[in-house]
Amino acid sequence: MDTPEEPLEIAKGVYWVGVIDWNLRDFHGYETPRGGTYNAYLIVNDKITLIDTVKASFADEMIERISRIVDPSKIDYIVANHVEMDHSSALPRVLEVAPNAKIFATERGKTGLNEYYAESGCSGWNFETVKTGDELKIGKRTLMFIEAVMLHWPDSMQTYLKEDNILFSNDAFGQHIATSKRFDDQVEDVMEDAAIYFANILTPFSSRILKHLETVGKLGLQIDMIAPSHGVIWRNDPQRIIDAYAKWASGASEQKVLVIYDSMWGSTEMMAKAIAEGVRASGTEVVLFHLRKNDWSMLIKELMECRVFALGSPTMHNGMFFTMGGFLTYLKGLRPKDKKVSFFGSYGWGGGAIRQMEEALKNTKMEFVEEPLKVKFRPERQDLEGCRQLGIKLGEIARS
Ligand SMILES: Cc1cc2nc3c(=O)[nH]c(=O)nc-3n(C[C@H](O)[C@H](O)[C@H](O)COP(=O)(O)O)c2cc1C
Repeated sequence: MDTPEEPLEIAKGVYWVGVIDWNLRDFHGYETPRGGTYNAYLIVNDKITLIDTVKASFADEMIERISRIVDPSKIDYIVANHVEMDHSSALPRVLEVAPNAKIFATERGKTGLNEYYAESGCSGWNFETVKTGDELKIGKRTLMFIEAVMLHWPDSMQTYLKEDNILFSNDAFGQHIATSKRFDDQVEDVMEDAAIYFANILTPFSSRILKHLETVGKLGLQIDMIAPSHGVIWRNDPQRIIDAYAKWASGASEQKVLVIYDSMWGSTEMMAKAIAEGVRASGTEVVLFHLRKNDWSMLIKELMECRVFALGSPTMHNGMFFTMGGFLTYLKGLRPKDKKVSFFGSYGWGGGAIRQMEEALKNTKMEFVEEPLKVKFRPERQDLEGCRQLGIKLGEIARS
């Protein structure tokens, strides 16, 4: 089999045995232009321990990688930090190879795995459930489990290797990048990818993240390395990604306005550009995003970083344009805090887009600012001046 990546020893007796998904471009709707990885780790001690697995389609590649270190049938323990299939769907295959392996998961993890893998004989798997603070001796080394409820699923857990100060953080602190490099200090722009990951996966759980960081702090763990289940491992001052999480979870910080829109025949786009010109004239940075011409995962990251944005949609069939509908559904689910939003759009007769956009965000914590701007068909000079004035106000709000 073609397995170009050797297992990599990240600390003495601790190996990365994950897989690289070079062709991943869509991760449950999250656009991944740089691909991704599913990281699994093998600890060779008296008890051979596998931390997480990979996506089912890569199971044999992971097993082959493990076989370069130990006989995979000798795996004693599997830590299942998370039920989601990118980390668990290789489990049935691993258990075919190592049928006596014992699985450690949270109570919810065990339930979730049973629900997913009932047809793979999960009821016969040997489980031990664990909770925060529980320890497992695997020889001279010790694992400690830390529940990470809703980071980002109810079952989520992290595992700390005490003697080596490594936190196997599962999805938290991850990034979607396919690279043959395994460490943060070897990859440029890793913080940018980590921010996109946070914005799209973890934003709704920001308060929990702050609490979790507090719990980890109280446990007094020395963390020399953070080994997430996606992307590169943080070994160069891991505190910087912990601090970045604390910052991102605390809310927006940039004085910038985003103008997010779609347009069929260009009228809403003319309005968007005039608003952007107003923001610029006010001395505030502005970025324009056409919904069909931009990667939404990156756009969401931009949106999380700033407090003010304008949403523009033409009316189509009495409502908002369908990309705006999808975008607002996604945005609403992310429950961003501390946002101010204004609406605009062109219509032909009865209108409806603005009403629907307002309706979509009505019961959220997003605050509506300034009167919505509606223009019938193509905007005229005075309409564009109105847009420009709106932009100036939004720019001022962003800096206030
Ligand atoms: C397929 C289609 C459906 C439309 N449906 C409506 C509608 O139900 N109500 C309305 O007021 N205008 C409707 N319009 C008119 C547009 O809202 C109008 O042309 C507007 O200026 C388009 O803005 P845009 O140039 O930004 O795409 C429709 C236009 C198209 C092409």
